[in-house]
Amino acid sequence: MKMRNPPVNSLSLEFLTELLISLEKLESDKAFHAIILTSDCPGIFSAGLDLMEMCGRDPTHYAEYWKAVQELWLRFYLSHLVVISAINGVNAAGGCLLALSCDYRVLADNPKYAMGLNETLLGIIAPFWFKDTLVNTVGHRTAERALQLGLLFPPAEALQVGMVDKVVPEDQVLSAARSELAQWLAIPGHARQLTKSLMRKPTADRLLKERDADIQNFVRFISRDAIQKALRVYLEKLKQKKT
Ligand SMILES: CCCCC/C=C\C/C=C\C/C=C/C(=O)SCCNC(=O)CCNC(=O)[C@H](O)C(C)(C)COP(=O)(O)OP(=O)(O)OC[C@H]1O[C@@H](n2cnc3c(N)ncnc32)[C@H](O)[C@@H]1OP(=O)(O)O
Repeated sequence: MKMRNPPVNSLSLEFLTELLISLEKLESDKAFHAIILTSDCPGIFSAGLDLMEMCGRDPTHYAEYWKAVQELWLRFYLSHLVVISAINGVNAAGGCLLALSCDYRVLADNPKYAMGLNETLLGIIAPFWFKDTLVNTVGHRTAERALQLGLLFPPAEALQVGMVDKVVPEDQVLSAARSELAQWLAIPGHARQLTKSLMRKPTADRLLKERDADIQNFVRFISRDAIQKALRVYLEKLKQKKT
């Protein structure tokens, strides 16, 4: 699955919906057993959630958007397919969440390709299920420091803290993902799928039990004047980079 939403693969409502439909199609086709998730945007895996969806819109839109973000995470996190990410670019916040929801992560060895949950740098907070997904991957202490400081880890550090499983030269990222896949596909499917569910269901259940409350919290939080201002300032900084 090659993500293509130029220029930065931001996860707009339309793009989230496309990803969700693609994933559902692959999951319902018995011929498919695995997905390699990668990017078609040079140097960028994903810039994360689309800030334009969270800025200057009305509460109904925020609620619809957040429901789609929840849906995509639940679908990826609990997918019965083997999902491996071949991370071929910088990967922030919501994009990093997608990669963390995969079963295995290969990252291209380029110092520009940092990844992490950098929400605090925007003046916002990683929701509890983003946090839980990170904790499940790197452990509590590393996650706490990474989340508070909004750290984006370059490849060597991402590997060292366990945020990715392998770092390879940039031209080998897809072949390394394919080689890894062979090992996962050699395991009897039902046993691997049930084990994945055993490991992940408690984390997913937390959101499933609180979905509506989580949407309401998001809408309340994102609608605050101070948060809207912080997001506008961040977007402005991104644009000013060019001048
Ligand atoms: C108590 C209850 C709590 C409930 C929870 C509440 C809130 C939490 C909510 C949400 C969690 C948020 C998750 C997120 O994912 S937020 C997004 C975080 N992403 C980032 O910080 C990355 C920002 N982007 C960059 O750093 C760079 O763009 C890049 C990815 C490194 C690429 O750099 P490059 O130089 O190649 O490109 P540009 O910077 O020039 O960007 C091109 C173009 O794209 C626009 N853009 C970039 N990122 C985004 C984005 N995430 N959304 C929308 N648009 C984006 C950028 O502004 C440029 O636009 P232009 O019009 O100038 O061409």
